[in-house]
Amino acid sequence: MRPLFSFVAAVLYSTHPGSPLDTFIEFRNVSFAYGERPILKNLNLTVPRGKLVAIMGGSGSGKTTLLRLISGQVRPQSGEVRVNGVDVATLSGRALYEHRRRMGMLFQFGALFTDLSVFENVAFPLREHTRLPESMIRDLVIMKLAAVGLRGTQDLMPGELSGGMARRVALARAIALDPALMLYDEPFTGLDPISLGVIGHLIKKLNDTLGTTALMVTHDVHTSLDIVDYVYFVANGEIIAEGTPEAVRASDSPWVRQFVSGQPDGPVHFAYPAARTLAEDLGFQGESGV
Ligand SMILES: Nc1ncnc2c1ncn2[C@@H]1O[C@H](COP(=O)(O)OP(=O)(O)OP(=O)(O)O)[C@@H](O)[C@H]1O
Repeated sequence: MRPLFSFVAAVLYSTHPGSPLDTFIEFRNVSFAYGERPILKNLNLTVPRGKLVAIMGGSGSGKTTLLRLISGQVRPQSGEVRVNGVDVATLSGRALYEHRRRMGMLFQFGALFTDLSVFENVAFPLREHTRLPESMIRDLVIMKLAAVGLRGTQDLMPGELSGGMARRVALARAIALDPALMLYDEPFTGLDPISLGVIGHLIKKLNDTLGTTALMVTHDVHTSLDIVDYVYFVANGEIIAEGTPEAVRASDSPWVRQFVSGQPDGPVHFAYPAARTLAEDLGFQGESGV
């Protein structure tokens, strides 16, 4: 008999061919606070199946928290986070484990295991989560490395790779189990422009060829606008703008304009909102300050 957890996982991630259900991730009126500190406020967001969607916003606006809600690391105080129709907060134990197993994650600091070869790094999730024979693990690792353009590097150690190559190996490892959902957190950080373009192109290609749904938190406006299907902008825990890359580029929203063109001041102020004026701080009583 099939164990209950694998049945749950199968239901959770079955692709419903031809189904009208085309929303893969849905945030419904989600509010979340760390302790007393509100981070997300009544937030609504959807990611259609098979699409690549970016979340952009200033530092500390709650973007990574969105990913943590999807993986079930934290739970909302109110509202629902649904993945393929299932409320993540209702999952626990084995079902939550299976939910996470079906996700690939590529994080900015998702470092490789430095004492394992490239081959063993990519094989790691296959060894952890499957009982595939060694010959099949070998073939899968070679195929995943080929998918990121790094076939032939399997015997190298992480210390022998450039930063861009290491990120590609991490990507090969993230897709080792053919995830239904990919979560990217700042996948472009610290890369030179060529490696950045390569990773961006790969993320898009993998999404298209594997039919994966993907959500990407990023500050890199230009690379992401070239590859994503849709963008949400988050500020102060709320979605303040959204649209296709074309709509974002053409937007006259001051907030979007400031973000897209990297202006230092605008709706997001350059200066911290100090309680006292500069003149007061410098002891010039009675003069107008800045
Ligand atoms: N475990 C935690 N406990 C308390 N506060 C936290 C915790 N994790 C994050 N925060 C705070 O919650 C806010 C949102 O964090 P989050 O990491 O989601 O932001 P972000 O938009 O991803 O930021 P960045 O772009 O700088 O990575 C931040 O102010 C952060 O300091």
